[in-house]
Amino acid sequence: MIKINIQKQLHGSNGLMNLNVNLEIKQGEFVALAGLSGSGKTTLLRILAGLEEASGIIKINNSIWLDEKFSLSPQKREIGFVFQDYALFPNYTVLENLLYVNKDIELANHLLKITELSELKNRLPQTLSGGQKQRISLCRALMNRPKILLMDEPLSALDPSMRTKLQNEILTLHKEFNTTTIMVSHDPSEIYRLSNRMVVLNNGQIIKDTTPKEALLKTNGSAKFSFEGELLDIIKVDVIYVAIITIGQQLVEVVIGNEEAKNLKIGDIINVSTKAFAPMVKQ
Ligand SMILES: Nc1ncnc2c1ncn2[C@@H]1O[C@H](COP(=O)(O)OP(=O)(O)OP(=O)(O)O)[C@@H](O)[C@H]1O
Repeated sequence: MIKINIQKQLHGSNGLMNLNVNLEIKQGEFVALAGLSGSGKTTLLRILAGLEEASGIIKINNSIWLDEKFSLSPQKREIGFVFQDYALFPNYTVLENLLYVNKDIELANHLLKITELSELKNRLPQTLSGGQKQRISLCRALMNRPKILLMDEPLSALDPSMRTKLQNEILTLHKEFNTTTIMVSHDPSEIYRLSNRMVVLNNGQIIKDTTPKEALLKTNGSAKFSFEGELLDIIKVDVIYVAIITIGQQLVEVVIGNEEAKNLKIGDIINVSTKAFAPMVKQ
């Protein structure tokens, strides 16, 4: 069990902001941390890793990492950290990057195998793709069998298909190692796929702490398709108007009426829904 009850005054974009987080996380949970830019997500991870000071308490099972008189050094906190920008050692090969953390060659080879990197283990990071580098970073974070795995938007720099591939690998690793994980993410499908709990920060405070299902699904079982997207364009085709809407990575064309065409503005966030009681679902 991880107990976090920390406070820190931050300089937010609208003046001072109190980061005030009180959370209990069970062993093996996968927590997605979401919230607007500047809400304090990265700072919270850095405080957990001991990279930033804060007041309050951090307790992992029976060991105290932070209290009013003491702060355990970052090196002694058993944490794996995966950053958005990989943070690999450029002069070390893939394998050396892993062994730097811990000399357990068996574990290193096992992790490289799960993430399909075995063939690349003698290469230097700069000769690899973004997805490959992020997999190394993930493997390296697990090399010391951390008590907590912290990931700060680890997949946001990758293209959609690489993201999906890495999400699957993260799931496989989580199943095998059962590492308590906190991952910052803005991507609803990623949060839904990976996490079992979603915590949303706003202005340094937790405003939502629930299951991804509860937080992300809006239809609540009614037989309706409902998508939110951004209006990119309205095209007139003969006598009808077609709205071009981007939903996730997809472009969707929807016929709209004259009134809607007049009232909608390019850039509006709009909801597209339809009653569909027997939709066709194909592979
Ligand atoms: N050590 C610090 N002292 C004071 N203020 C800080 C400190 N570190 C960060 N801040 C401020 O706290 C606010 C929260 O920053 P943080 O990086 O935690 O937000 P975030 O939720 O991770 O945002 P993003 O999604 O854009 O990465 C920002 O306004 C930032 O400038």
